[in-house]
Amino acid sequence: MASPIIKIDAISKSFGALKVLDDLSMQVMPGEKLALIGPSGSGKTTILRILMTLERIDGGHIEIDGEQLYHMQKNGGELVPADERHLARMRRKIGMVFQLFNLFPHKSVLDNVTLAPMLTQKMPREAAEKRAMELLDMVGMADKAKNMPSQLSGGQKQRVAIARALALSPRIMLFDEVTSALDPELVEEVLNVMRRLAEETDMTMLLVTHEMGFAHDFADRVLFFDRGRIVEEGAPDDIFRNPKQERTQSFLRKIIAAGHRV
Ligand SMILES: Nc1ncnc2c1ncn2[C@@H]1O[C@H](COP(=O)(O)OP(=O)(O)OP(=O)(O)O)[C@@H](O)[C@H]1O
Repeated sequence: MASPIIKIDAISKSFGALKVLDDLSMQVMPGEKLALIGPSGSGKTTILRILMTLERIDGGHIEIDGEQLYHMQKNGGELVPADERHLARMRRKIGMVFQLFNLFPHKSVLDNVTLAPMLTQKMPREAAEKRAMELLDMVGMADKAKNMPSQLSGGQKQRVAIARALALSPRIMLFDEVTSALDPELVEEVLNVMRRLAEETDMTMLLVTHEMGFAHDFADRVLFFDRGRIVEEGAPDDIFRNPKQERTQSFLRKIIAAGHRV
């Protein structure tokens, strides 16, 4: 049997006095499509940011692809993370797409996608552009390669952001509420790209979302978070149609009452 590509073991994370993740453990198998759902502030985004090394953990262990993400070492009385070179290498296994696109505003669409491979993989410009055009084609943005981000709609920016995250050929993709900043009519074009990625690639995908209908269709497994803990997990039909925990039930009731599809 395959080993997990992500192993999170008893991690904790606080911001000041606020405990955001509390003794959290979870595992993700290669190729698995996972949806992380739960109330605002339950720690979903923080998990993705920790995997991307944008936040440090206070304690616990994370293994990615069989390797420790953070070597937590004692330095005096303090735990210090691994050096930047190790983190940069680990980060290349993972692509992340953010709620607010985070495109480089002064670079063209094409340059946004070629930058990371040219800088971090020393890929020659010609090869990087060829690869970028393939990715832009896949997200339906090849005809906008010469445009600047300011000339794009939110949905188009987000599709470029997905192409950019794919440019380093990550084995794991993290999507953090990638449609929540979009006008409703632009949501579907971004979800379609993600659907295609889920169907046509064997990438491991973790999705934090408030789009419960999409999470239901997309995920192999759904994790319900509350206050920094996994309260319930299971197949989408089990979580959405037959949740066992009271907290999951009341969360879904509120979502349905607000008029959303689950
Ligand atoms: N850098 C930070 N400094 C201080 N507090 C933070 C920081 N990042 C997150 N938090 C707090 O940690 C808690 C968990 O945040 P997180 O973004 O992980 O929740 P979430 O489940 O993704 O919520 P949402 O669905 O609203 O994005 C929140 O209360 C948030 O305000």
